[in-house]
Amino acid sequence: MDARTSPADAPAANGKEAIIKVRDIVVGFGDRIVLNHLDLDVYRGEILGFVGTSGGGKSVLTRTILGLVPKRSGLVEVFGENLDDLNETQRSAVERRWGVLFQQGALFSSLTVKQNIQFPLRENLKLSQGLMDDIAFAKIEMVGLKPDVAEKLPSELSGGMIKRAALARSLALDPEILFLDEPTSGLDPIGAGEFDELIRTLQQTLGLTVFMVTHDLDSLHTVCDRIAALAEGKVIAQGTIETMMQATHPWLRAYFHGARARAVMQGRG
Ligand SMILES: Nc1ncnc2c1ncn2[C@@H]1O[C@H](COP(=O)(O)OP(=O)(O)OP(=O)(O)O)[C@@H](O)[C@H]1O
Repeated sequence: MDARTSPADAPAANGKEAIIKVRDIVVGFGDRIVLNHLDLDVYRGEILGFVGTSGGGKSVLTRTILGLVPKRSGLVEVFGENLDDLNETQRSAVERRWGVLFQQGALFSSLTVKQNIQFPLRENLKLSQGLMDDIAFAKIEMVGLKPDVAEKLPSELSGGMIKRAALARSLALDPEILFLDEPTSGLDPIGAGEFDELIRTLQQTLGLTVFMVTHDLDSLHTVCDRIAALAEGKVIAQGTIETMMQATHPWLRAYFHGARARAVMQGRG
């Protein structure tokens, strides 16, 4: 590489467009360095599964990309924009192009599902109530919920329905990128499998790019195009599930070949 060219300027080696580029970021809290000169690309149109040691910094990386955690150094580029260079208006415009489904605190408990989905619409756009209702019902249908869920409060829904409603809200502004933090945690295996299927369908029909933090080996096998693994503050391996299965790092071997992994593989026949 030309010495004057930063890694972020270089085209991806595989010719794909990196919709998210993370370069050399350092993030820490007090004396503890969590992300230590980490690099990562997420390519347009893929579902990237992000795995790693417990407490290793998967959520911290997600929150750093979203600008919710400050970094000490390094670069985060999304849609070709260095997020540090943006003023407030430009930043809001970028934020409207991504949707986020956090593990906890997914929905406002005092608002109905419809009101929850309309919340980002109200915050960002000036639309008539009729149009907002149409959008809310379209999103409810998109995530496989029945229309009568619209008027329900989160407390009236099952765990799986809450996840779907939260997903509907994260899709409210028709994002290009979806960030999912452990989307299937707390769901039974059937519910988790159905949710994975939904993510795959949405990704294909809407052309989404999905960045998914997960511990779920089933999800990694069934929906992820590529996997990146975090340990010791860095991405230690990335590639297809087959690549990860062949990786030699002790944590990866334990994760992809341990008892849980064997059970998943057996279940897959
Ligand atoms: N705001 C914060 N202040 C101080 N420490 C933090 C903060 N946020 C995260 N950490 C620490 O950073 C480390 C990484 O946390 P993070 O939640 O990203 O891990 P994770 O990989 O998502 O873990 P898990 O798989 O268990 O959810 C942890 O040691 C956590 O305690």
